[in-house]
Amino acid sequence: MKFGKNLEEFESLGDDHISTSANTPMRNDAFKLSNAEKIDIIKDDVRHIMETLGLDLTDDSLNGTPNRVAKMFVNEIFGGLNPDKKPKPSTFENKYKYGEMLVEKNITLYSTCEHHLLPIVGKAHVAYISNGTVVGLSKMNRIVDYYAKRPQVQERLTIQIVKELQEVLNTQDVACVIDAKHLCVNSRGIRDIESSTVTSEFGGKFKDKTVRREFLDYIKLDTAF
Ligand SMILES: Nc1nc2c(ncn2[C@@H]2O[C@H](COP(=O)(O)OP(=O)(O)OP(=O)(O)O)[C@@H](O)[C@H]2O)c(=O)[nH]1
Ligand SMILES: [Zn+2]
Repeated sequence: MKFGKNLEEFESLGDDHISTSANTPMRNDAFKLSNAEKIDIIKDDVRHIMETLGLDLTDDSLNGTPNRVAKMFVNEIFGGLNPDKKPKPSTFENKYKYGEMLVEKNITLYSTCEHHLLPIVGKAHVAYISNGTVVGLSKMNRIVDYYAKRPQVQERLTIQIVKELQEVLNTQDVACVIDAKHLCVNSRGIRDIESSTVTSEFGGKFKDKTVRREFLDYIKLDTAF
């Protein structure tokens, strides 16, 4: 059973089942197939690509590749397409009345460019100012990882991280900066290994120049790695 020949017949489905530009474009039938069924179909597709390239799949080094790639797509690098995988954030009351900015910096980020399906590798830096709720530190890393495990453009990834934390923390005062290398720029095409891409999203109080400056001073952005 195959889907996707005529995308127009499907409506776009976002994380909140509302289509907005910040949501990953997905079809309504995105989760009709089980993961096992998806792996089975993708396995055949990868085999087809390899055979078309003229590779001999009876070779014992290549034989397992279609299955390996299919499992990697569904369970690993695109696993964050499935809302069931969204991290359950532990939030706590800000009993200690910590009123300053909290920054989780240098969060390792691996994602996949949706234009070329090549890796994006870099760092995400996330900050918020508590409005009475605090979130477990590791949950910020997990939220970054969840949205990174999708075919992405860096702009959308940055916005999705901020929106999710705004929801979890019940405040607009959230910011994210991502500095990442896109292998589609570094290793093919223009092949510029030195360049990296910086994106940012500043919500609420982070729109204020001084608050934004404080955040940027903490993360001292100078390299993608
Ligand atoms: N804005 C944005 N562009 C991206 C991102 N990741 C990759 N791209 C760009 O997507 C564009 C796709 O352009 P195309 O001209 O269709 O692709 P292409 O012929 O492979 O282009 P070249 O990479 O220039 O060889 C490229 O310029 C990529 O650098 C991203 O996260 N954000
Ligand atoms: Zn790309």
